[in-house]
Amino acid sequence: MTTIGVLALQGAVREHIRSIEACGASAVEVKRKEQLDEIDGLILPGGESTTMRRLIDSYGFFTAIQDFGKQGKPVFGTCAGLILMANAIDGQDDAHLGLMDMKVARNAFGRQVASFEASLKIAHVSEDFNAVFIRAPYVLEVGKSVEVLATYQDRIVAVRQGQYVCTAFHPELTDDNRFIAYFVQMVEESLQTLAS
Ligand SMILES: NC(=O)CC[C@H](N)C(=O)O
Repeated sequence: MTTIGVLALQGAVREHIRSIEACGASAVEVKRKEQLDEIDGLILPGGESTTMRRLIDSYGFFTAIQDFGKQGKPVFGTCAGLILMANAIDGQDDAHLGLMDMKVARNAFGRQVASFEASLKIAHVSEDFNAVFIRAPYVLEVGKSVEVLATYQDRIVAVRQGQYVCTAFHPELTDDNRFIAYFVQMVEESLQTLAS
């Protein structure tokens, strides 16, 4: 069975576990870097990117996650996870994991509008996805090899680059599992490619 791990250092972990299981895959909370060897895809959940980065460093996950991706294994970042995956962050000298060729802005919808929901058209996924945004970032710029999957008010809120995908919103917080199903499918396809 396809096994998907959720980085369980901080943030919205349980909701992802529930969504993965609802899509028929097996889900594990990843707390030690050795567990990366036992999973086929990884989700970096929402939470607080600076806190999560500190924990990634102290538990030795930094290069382990980068190596996981370099093997061609899919990684999905939601919200804070999107910030962790970018190779540039607006107003900061350093990025975090730098897996994707994009520049992101944190808390970019303004602090007054802390959270909101919107119906989104998402390429390959849905014409009417009910997306939940919480102190969300968005993507300011993308490189040539990055596909924009969704925008909201002309701002980029979902992108894919090969085995990497991320959303500024939280697809795990509703019963609409279509985005998680899209990631599960990416993982299944990568297993076929890696096996051939
Ligand atoms: N819901 C979220 O994950 C918010 C992300 C948070 N604003 C950050 O910068 O990490």
